[in-house]
Amino acid sequence: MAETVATMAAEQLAVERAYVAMLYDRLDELRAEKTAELAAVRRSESAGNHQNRAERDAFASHYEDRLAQLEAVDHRLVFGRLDTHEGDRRYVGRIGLATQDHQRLMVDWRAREAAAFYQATAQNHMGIRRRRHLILEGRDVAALEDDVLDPEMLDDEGVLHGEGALLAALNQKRTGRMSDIVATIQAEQDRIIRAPLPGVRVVQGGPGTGKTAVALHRAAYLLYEHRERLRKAGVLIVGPSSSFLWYIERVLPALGETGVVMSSLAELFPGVVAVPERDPQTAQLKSGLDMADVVARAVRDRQKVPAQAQVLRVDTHRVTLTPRIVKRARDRARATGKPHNEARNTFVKIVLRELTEQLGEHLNTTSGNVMDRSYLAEDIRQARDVRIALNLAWMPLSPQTLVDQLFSKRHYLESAAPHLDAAQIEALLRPAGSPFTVADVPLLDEAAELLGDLEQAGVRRRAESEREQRKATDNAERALQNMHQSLEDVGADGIVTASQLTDFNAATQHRMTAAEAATADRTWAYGHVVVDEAQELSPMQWRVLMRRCPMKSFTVVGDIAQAGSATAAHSWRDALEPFVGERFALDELTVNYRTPAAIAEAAVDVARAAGLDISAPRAVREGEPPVVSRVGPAEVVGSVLDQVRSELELVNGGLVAVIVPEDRVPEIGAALAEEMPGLVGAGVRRLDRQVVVLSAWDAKGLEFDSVVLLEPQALLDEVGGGVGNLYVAMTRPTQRLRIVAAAGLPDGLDRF
Ligand SMILES: Nc1ncnc2c1ncn2[C@@H]1O[C@H](COP(=O)(O)OP(=O)(O)OP(=O)(O)O)[C@@H](O)[C@H]1O
Repeated sequence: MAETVATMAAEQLAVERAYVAMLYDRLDELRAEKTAELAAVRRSESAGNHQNRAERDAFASHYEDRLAQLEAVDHRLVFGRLDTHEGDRRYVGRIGLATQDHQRLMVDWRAREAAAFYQATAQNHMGIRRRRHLILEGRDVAALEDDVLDPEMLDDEGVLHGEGALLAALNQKRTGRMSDIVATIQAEQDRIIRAPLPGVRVVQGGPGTGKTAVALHRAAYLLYEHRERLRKAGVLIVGPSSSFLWYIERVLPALGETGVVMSSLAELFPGVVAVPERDPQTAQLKSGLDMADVVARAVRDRQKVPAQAQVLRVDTHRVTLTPRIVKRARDRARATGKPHNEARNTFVKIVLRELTEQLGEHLNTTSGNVMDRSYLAEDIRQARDVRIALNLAWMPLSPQTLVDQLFSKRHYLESAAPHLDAAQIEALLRPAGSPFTVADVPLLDEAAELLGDLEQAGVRRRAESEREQRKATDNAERALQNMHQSLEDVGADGIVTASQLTDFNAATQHRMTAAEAATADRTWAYGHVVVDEAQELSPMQWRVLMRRCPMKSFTVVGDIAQAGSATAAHSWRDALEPFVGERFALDELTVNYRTPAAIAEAAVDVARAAGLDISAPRAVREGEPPVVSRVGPAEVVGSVLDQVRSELELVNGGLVAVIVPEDRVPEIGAALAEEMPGLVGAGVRRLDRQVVVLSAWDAKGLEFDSVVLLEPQALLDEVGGGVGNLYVAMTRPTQRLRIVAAAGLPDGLDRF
């Protein structure tokens, strides 16, 4: 009988191998087709009239996208098969595939026909008899695993048994990059992934419950299901740091989706890459919605009525700018409701008109001449005194200048923030020209809203682009000579002017994808926004994100218990209520796929001992409890080194993270790098090194095979007694946790 099962298994494996080989053949065929089509379009690209070129451009970019998608889905192209009660057989994979004559070969995992692969159970079989997992190695099928959803089939000797596809996926060594979970999405995750597009959906879940994975697969699902709408408007994914974005950036391309915009909180304002806000008090002060009023007052303070009348020279004449004139112009300009820089046009127009009037009357009485108003207006406009007075009263401002001056000039800050006391003002003040911090980003955004376009900058940009255009036309003139030959080659008539060529080059060089255009444009309205580690966001940061998606279509994932910043929310309701009231759906994920139970339980104990009221997710794996080494202060570095060495051996090619208090990252990083040259990375984008040294904040959202954690008490103290950072650090390992402590141990850890 055992032999029969083995024979059946071998037969089944052979069947699947043949099918999978055929799918890969089809994939290769499609790639070859698209490559040829793209080459043909490129060959003909430089010829024809403007419209033809635009069409060819569109084709080229379509073929490029499709080719990129076909290239990206090679790894585990197919992973499932559904056998229906009707005898239908359906393969499920990363994309949909069909034969040349449109016979379906494989269903896209996001299609409705594939949903049963994730959702069918023995109780609710959804018309499915058997679900088969295909576990691939390269392009070959390594193993099969069947879930029988029809009790009658349980006796069927042809049913295969193998290691669970899920456990196989979970036991893979970490690579420093997140991979997709498309082959093993669980039912509670799938329900969230396929939830409708509109509205705000919050996914709360403990560490390792797959929130990030779910958020990314949901983005891919929404792009598939609402392609037309979301392709144009785009999807924005916001994460806590650029190292986190680097960690997740390969997931969507592997799901066949490119062109999603990713941004950390530090990069949300185009043109500014903000540094961390080190002081929790300063961060706190900048985080509340009252800051929107502070920025609004700061802008209004820059619309000033002088205390006294000013005499201004216009050639040999004098005009007087009275407070009354300025006030009237200011009120009228404000009444337009336009942003500061745009309303300035109204202000300037009114003041110039009043002064022109004055000058006209003055000349009329002194010389009896009635002057042409347009000449007078020009004289007034050109006068240096007038220009200075106008700027003093209503200066055109960039958001960067406004925020820089707000925090570097005491009188601006005191006037704009009358509710703050002297110590708070002191905490906010800093030298002019200081780098912008993450907490400044929402203030810059607020300022940009209230200031509007800086016209001067617009003028400068236009002048620059005209200069560029002239240069490009000169180049094009020279290039034309060479072009004629290639135009003939593609059968074009060769009548192309230099400026057409310039246009064409500009169009191809700057053929921005929606994603690129969106990244550069602060006012871009996204179709959907995904926010990861959302528990960290301050009210002002939420305000920016709400502005980025006026339709308020959000997927928000996070864990309130992991909050590590001074400005984090205490509940989802607190975080979202100011923007959407009660109108958000809350889902919960309850299974921990990452951290072994023994480690997860220790982390929960520590969190509870620190007063955090949390429910622990159920862990899928057992594992060993953490091991704590108490050492003297002088032995700390040596002990960390020893632990890292032994962990490296134990995880055998996997990744070890050394999570240390923030101020010790450089010291420990350097000590390890010296002992283990070439193996150690520190900070952003070094997550694929075998050993990574980082702070708990930077470890947020990441995972490693083993973690060596230094001074848990210091991590606890890092956020003013909050346990979030320590809880995060303890829940990063997929296998092992080692703790080194010279200082005391937090409650809950002393039993190890
Ligand atoms: N259905 C699944 N199949 C396979 N692996 C999964 C599944 N769900 C989650 N995982 C894995 O579990 C790990 C944790 O997932 P993820 O990082 O998304 O969790 P998280 O909830 O965002 O964690 P944290 O809050 O700690 O950042 C990842 O390695 C992920 O690939």
